[in-house]
Amino acid sequence: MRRYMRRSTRRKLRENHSGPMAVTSITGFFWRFRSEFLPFYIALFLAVSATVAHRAWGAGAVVLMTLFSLATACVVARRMPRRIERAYAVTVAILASGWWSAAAILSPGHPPLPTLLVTAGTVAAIPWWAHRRRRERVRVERTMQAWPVLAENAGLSGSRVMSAIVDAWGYTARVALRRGMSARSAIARSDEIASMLGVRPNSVRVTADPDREDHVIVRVTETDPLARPNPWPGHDHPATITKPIAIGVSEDGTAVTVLLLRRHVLIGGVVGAGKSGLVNTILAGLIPADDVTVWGVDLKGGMELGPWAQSLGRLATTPDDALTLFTAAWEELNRRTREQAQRGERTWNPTRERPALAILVDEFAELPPEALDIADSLARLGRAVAVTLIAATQRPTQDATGNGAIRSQMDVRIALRVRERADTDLILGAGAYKSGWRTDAFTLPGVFLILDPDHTTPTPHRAYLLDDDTVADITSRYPTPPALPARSDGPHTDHNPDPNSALWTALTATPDGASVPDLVTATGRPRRWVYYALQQLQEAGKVRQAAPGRWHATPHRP
Ligand SMILES: Nc1ncnc2c1ncn2[C@@H]1O[C@H](COP(=O)(O)OP(=O)(O)OP(=O)(O)O)[C@@H](O)[C@H]1O
Repeated sequence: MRRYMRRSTRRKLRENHSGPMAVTSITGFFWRFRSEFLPFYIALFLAVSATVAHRAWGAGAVVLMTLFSLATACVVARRMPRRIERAYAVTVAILASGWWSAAAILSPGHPPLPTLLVTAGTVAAIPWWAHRRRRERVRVERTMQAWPVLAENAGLSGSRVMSAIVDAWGYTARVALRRGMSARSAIARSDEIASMLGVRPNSVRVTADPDREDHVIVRVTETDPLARPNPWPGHDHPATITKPIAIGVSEDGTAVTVLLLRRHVLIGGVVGAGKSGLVNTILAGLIPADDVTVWGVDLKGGMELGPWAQSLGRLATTPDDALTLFTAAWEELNRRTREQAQRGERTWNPTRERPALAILVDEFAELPPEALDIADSLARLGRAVAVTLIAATQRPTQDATGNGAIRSQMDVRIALRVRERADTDLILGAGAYKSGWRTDAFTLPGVFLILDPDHTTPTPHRAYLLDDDTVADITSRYPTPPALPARSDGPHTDHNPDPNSALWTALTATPDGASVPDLVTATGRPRRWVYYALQQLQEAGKVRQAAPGRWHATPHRP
């Protein structure tokens, strides 16, 4: 491709220049390879300017000029992004200005100045020639220059590159299309563009320019930044559902986050695309938060969510259990709605005492129809009372999502690898594929596109990967207490290892009740655990607040 580009550029030069052919070609050659020849140009400039200064200036003017040039070079070097680049620029500036001042005072031909210029110049030029990003930038520049010629072969004749930015993983170009050509038709030609640029398959992404219909953004990824799995980095402090949680990394290495409060999530992808991995990542973000209770439905018999059981408020692993869970969720939603009405509030703001409820369903399509009906109602009415539905499925067909009614309620759409193009539209919405949201060419598990109010461009991300030890660590640190104490009135012992018994003993020990810090000490569990246990016991009518901040067991337990 490069040879072809060179030929076409030369042809263009011949067409565009009317001067003598030889002069034009030579000038073109030195201009074309200006980046490679830069060290020679600088050496030539130093020699010529030192000759002029030697003849015209006194020593004082030379020293002043040297100091001024050195200071300017240092200011420019400070802007360079990497430390090593800054050090290189300053070293070259010191060498060049030192040589120049000596040459301007003594004369450039004074031995050993010519030898010094050649040897020091060559040594200093080696890092420049070898610099990977410089070479990359030059290569991209040449590709962009050749674009108008190459584009004809990709059916984009008349298009031209407005700007290009090179980064560590590839480059992004803004391309102006010929008048009358739509962004959509250029997006449909991304495979032809990849062929025209001679890059590997699926490494070109074309998206619409949000500002102009006749412009597109072409992203070429030469080194895949998502190729390596990314371990889960740990949760934010303090974890909360009211803020976006990190679920993976983006192409540019930054974390991709998603807000789950008052939103429902649809995750779709073929077998092995990484749905369960993504569900795990979401769980890892939610479980440590004390303002959300998480329920799980895993119709693979608990294979995926089983390891989280200790931290889930409820876990259903059979269709019957799932129906019971959804029925309980529906009752909870109605209870919340009544409570909201009594309080005269429009939205439920999650706190430790009044947590949000997130229901995660792995293999949503396997839910029994009755549960799907309830899920539909939860999706429609859940937002105001902070009930979030997170559904993962292999193919969100009309049937699998309750005739598509639930799907239309999903605010966050996450598409992993799909088998057919139409599946991308099923997950992300009609027309997504044609607008450049394509996941059928993804090959790595965990790579996804996300579409929600905060993510509106089809940038690939890769979900964090959690290993079993991390899951075990999270669940042991953030266990959810069972609804009722295991031994409601067990005898008090100083060495009682059961936190439920310890909690109950502390609640019944004195008529004044116990404070939350007392209960934390008695159980050895975090505040979140204690609050959650108190909430469950209160709902079961087993405890009441004896005074503000003090809790006591109700006199007559059932
Ligand atoms: N984010 C990720 N990074 C790296 N590897 C991953 C990631 N997510 C999943 N994988 C790997 O891909 C494999 C399949 O992942 P996972 O079980 O999550 O897929 P799935 O879509 O849930 O499949 P199924 O539909 O069979 O449940 C796993 O063995 C896992 O090691």
